[in-house]
Amino acid sequence: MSALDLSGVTKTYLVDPPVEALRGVDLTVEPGERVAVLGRSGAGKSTLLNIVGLLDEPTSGTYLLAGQDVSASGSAERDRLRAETFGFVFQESHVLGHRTAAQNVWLGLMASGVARRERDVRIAEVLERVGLTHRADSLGRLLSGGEKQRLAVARAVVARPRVLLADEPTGNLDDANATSVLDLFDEQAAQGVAVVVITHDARTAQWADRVVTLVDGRLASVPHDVSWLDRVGAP
Ligand SMILES: Nc1ncnc2c1ncn2[C@@H]1O[C@H](COP(=O)(O)OP(=O)(O)OP(=O)(O)O)[C@@H](O)[C@H]1O
Repeated sequence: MSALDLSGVTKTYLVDPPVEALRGVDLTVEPGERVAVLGRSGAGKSTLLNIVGLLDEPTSGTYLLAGQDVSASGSAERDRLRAETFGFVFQESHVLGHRTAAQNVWLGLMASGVARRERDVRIAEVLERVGLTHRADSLGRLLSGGEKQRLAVARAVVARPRVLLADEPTGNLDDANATSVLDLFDEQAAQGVAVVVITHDARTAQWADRVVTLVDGRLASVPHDVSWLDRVGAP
């Protein structure tokens, strides 16, 4: 069963004049697949990520999440499915500076219903996996940019999501730190997590199993080489 299956998804923002941000998107992502979404500014990438992550609703179309039709789910059901299914990583890590690394990871478990005694074990495990065991008690604001982003990945995966959604996760990182974030995504994909990454970064596009590009709210698969990046207007 596919992790995600969007069919004919549209999104029109009802402003004046209305904005057709997505105009009939078909996208299927399998468990363990790594998909990069590219497209110029305003093409609809964030809109698509918000709809996939149940942060926003499509105007029309069908969305199957692990085979379940969520197109018309109510908000309580969407909240439950979002917490159960997705981990999110953003360009700005959104690490809380006045909380320790361990407390930041704990935030990723809050909505998951994991028993209290299992929490500490999970937090320790995931901090070790991202190489931050020695920083567990350090305040978020004292971490380096690369450490913060690894911590953001830890927080996103601690509840064992089935789908990892990332918006420019390597945008602020140097090569070495970007590579370690992509390595962490690889580990997740190897465990069957579907990974969908919005990126402008050629290296991240090359890392993906599949690259799709949004052009004016429509999705197209593109050849798996990045020489076309200039042609679609990526910076
Ligand atoms: N809440 C909103 N209300 C009205 N229009 C919106 C809203 N959010 C996005 N848009 C418009 O929808 C279109 C798609 O926006 P979106 O943020 O999805 O693009 P993007 O590809 O993520 O761009 P960027 O790379 O600049 O972040 C744009 O024209 C944008 O101005």
